[in-house]
Amino acid sequence: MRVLVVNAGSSSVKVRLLDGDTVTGGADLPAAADEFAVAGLRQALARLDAPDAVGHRIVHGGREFRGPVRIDDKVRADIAGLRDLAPLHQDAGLAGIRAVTELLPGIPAVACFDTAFHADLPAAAATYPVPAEWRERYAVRRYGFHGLSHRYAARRAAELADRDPATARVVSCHLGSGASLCAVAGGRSVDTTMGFTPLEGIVMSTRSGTVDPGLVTWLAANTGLAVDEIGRDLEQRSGLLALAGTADMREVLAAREAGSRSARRALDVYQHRLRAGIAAMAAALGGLDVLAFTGGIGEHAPAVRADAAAGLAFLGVEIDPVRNDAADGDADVSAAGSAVRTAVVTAREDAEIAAQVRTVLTG
Ligand SMILES: Nc1ncnc2c1ncn2[C@@H]1O[C@H](COP(=O)(O)OP(=O)(O)O)[C@@H](O)[C@H]1O
Ligand SMILES: CC(=O)OP(=O)(O)O
Ligand SMILES: [Mg+2]
Repeated sequence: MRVLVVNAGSSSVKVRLLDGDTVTGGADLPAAADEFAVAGLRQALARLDAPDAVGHRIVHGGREFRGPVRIDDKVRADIAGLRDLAPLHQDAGLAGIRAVTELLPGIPAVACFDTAFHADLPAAAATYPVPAEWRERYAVRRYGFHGLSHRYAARRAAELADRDPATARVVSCHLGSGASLCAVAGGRSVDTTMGFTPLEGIVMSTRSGTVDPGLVTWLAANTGLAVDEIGRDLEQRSGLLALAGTADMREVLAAREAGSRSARRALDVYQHRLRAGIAAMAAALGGLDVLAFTGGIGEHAPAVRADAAAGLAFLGVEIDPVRNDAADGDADVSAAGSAVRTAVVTAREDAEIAAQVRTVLTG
């Protein structure tokens, strides 16, 4: 079955055609504003073989979606109903569905959710200590995201590290422009750093990650900032961009090399929270067997992996500097004899989505 995968992120739409796990073609399109999506997608599809099925990455599945589902009118409406929880991401996913439906009518389509991998988080990890009526009436809980990536990366990292994916305790670090960590025990998510929305957790390219919620209420009460401005600032004007003046990790690393103090501080803050997050995930697992790095930064920034590992020796993490610098794509970069293994994994949300599409459509 040839599967067309449409991965609509916050800043790009990645289109891939997969035969099995093999990518046979595709394109990266900018943003997903409606007409743009149709025009860009039409061009991309013109260069590809006709797919048998389509898989869409949908970021928020809310309480409704605990696994992949075939898309029909009701599913589409339910996905649209969740847009307030992750507006940028959900709108991108919906634009992708609309564009594909227009260009490939009649081809079966499946929605695959970032949240689904975390649907069975233990209550201790999923529950916010907030009033019961919030939790019940507004479905307030920690949903977690990047599940398609974490699920794939945890399994692949265990394989690369020669550990059994069915029993390994893996901390998966998805470090892209959005970033989150996941504690994976024998293939199941037991904790993760993103929560109700993709804003919680570690420092990202333009998102703050976790801040004191008292900061938000204080800003709303004491400054002229409106709540939606505060939200936009935390999502789009924070993170690396706010501290280093650029959201691109390559530029931050180059600036630190060139002696920039703001770049150094940005990376110090990034690492402080990354290491703390990894340690928290290891605590949820009761120990660590494999540390996995994936996503644009996780795959391509050896300096970020080396800095993280240097601060995690107390957990048993030890990498081989030569292997780490040389890694490009899937590799075990652990020091010889290190009991805790560290692996680099090429992010394959596309392969995970294609596999889920086949499962839904062929049983
Ligand atoms: N060689 C590199 N060194 C450091 N960072 C990189 C490198 N290549 C890509 N990145 C970073 O990866 C991030 C994008 O990650 P990616 O997972 O591709 O994006 P998205 O989250 O939009 O899917 C950007 O911050 C970019 O700076
Ligand atoms: C959930 C999320 O943050 O996705 P992305 O990294 O694609 O922005
Ligand atoms: Mg991404």
